[in-house]
Amino acid sequence: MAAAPATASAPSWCPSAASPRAATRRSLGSLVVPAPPSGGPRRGGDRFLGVRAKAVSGVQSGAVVDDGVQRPWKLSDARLVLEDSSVWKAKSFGASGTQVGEVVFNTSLTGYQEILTDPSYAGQFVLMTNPHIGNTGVNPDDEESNQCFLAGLIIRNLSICTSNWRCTETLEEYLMKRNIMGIYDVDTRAITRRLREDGSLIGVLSTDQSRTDDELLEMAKTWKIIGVDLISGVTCDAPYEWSDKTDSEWEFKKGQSTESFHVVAYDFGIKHNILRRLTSYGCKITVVPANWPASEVLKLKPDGVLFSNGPGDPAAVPYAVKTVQEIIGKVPVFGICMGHQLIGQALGGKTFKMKFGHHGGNHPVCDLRSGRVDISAQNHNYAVDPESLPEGVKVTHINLNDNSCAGLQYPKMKLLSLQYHPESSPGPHDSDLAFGEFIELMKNNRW
Ligand SMILES: NC(=O)CC[C@H](N)C(=O)O
Repeated sequence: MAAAPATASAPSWCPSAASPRAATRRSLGSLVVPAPPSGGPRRGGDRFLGVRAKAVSGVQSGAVVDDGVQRPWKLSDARLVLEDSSVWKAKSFGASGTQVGEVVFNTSLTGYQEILTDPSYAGQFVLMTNPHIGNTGVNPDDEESNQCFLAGLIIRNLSICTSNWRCTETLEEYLMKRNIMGIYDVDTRAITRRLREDGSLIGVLSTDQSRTDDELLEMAKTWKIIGVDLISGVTCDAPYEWSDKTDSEWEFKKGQSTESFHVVAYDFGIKHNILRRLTSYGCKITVVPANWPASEVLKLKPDGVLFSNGPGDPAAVPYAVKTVQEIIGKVPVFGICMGHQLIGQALGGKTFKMKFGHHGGNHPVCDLRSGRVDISAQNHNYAVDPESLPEGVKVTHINLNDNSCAGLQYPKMKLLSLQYHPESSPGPHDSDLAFGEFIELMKNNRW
């Protein structure tokens, strides 16, 4: 896959970064987000969610000398305290400190780097159910954004060796540089079963031995993620153009796109591969920040508008719902994940928090129009309640695990949306055709 552009230039029509519109950042007091490793179009994030100390050395360097006795292995030095009062001992890698977040489990077998860089995980600890993580290291091409926004990574085994022809860094080095906490040697299966039974739980991860379990439990119990606008912490600061296709080495779609469409993409936490797939389908893309006025977008007379994925509660961002309301019906639109949920709300529908959500690359969805079943990549905790939608809005897809709404279509408003990720990354490519459907929608609107 092609590397992300290092810099982003704002189109001539956009105001300077000093304009009030570009100032999307908000602070949450003492809560801080880890600094990005380098420049790039992102990010608005100077908010968040805990207190992180400096990075620590990792597994191989974890030998302990205590009481004159050398123990050439790393000892448990971290605790994960969940809001249900359970305490899990673990070994840390990456950053040290104390961090609060919501624990969710992801069932993908591969693609941990894409997961780590998916901005939709802001505020969450991702627990990988695959017990062996880190063996392929990381590389510069598999980033879904220029920064990690997740709260931390929870895994069973950290691979003791890294071996892959694309690897440029170990997972441990990568997390340390990005100031992200990770833990391993913890019973991920037991935690997953707990999450399945009790639903997603808030947790606090700490390497700080001076804090008591009770203190950490109190932090977990008082921290909230519902009703919080997480989008403003991950969206870009100013508009930029995107022109990278999926690299020819990885392209799986047959045939070249001959048309050219201008799409404006709202960045609610957009993944690079959504942009790459749209470009491969023949789109020129202008990415705009989450709070960019609809009127400015419509002035550009785009062929279509994409509402992207993004973190957190769709009911906590009324400004984004209003923007969607102002755009739908005027140009063809496509919503992905958060974008789909915002469209649901803009149409007058309701969203709700699921018990433990869908996170992984193995979710079967059925396209009710054709009966076709795709295995899809998913990452969401909220869903649209189809009963709350107005007449004329069609549920096109359902998740076959729980029959929840996974896609919408409203021909009157030239609107398509999916609750999951047709760009995959990571995950199977079955749903890539959804981008083609958006192209058809824009084509039919032209003639
Ligand atoms: N991937 C996403 O866009 C996530 C959508 C939303 N934040 C949720 O958790 O449901």
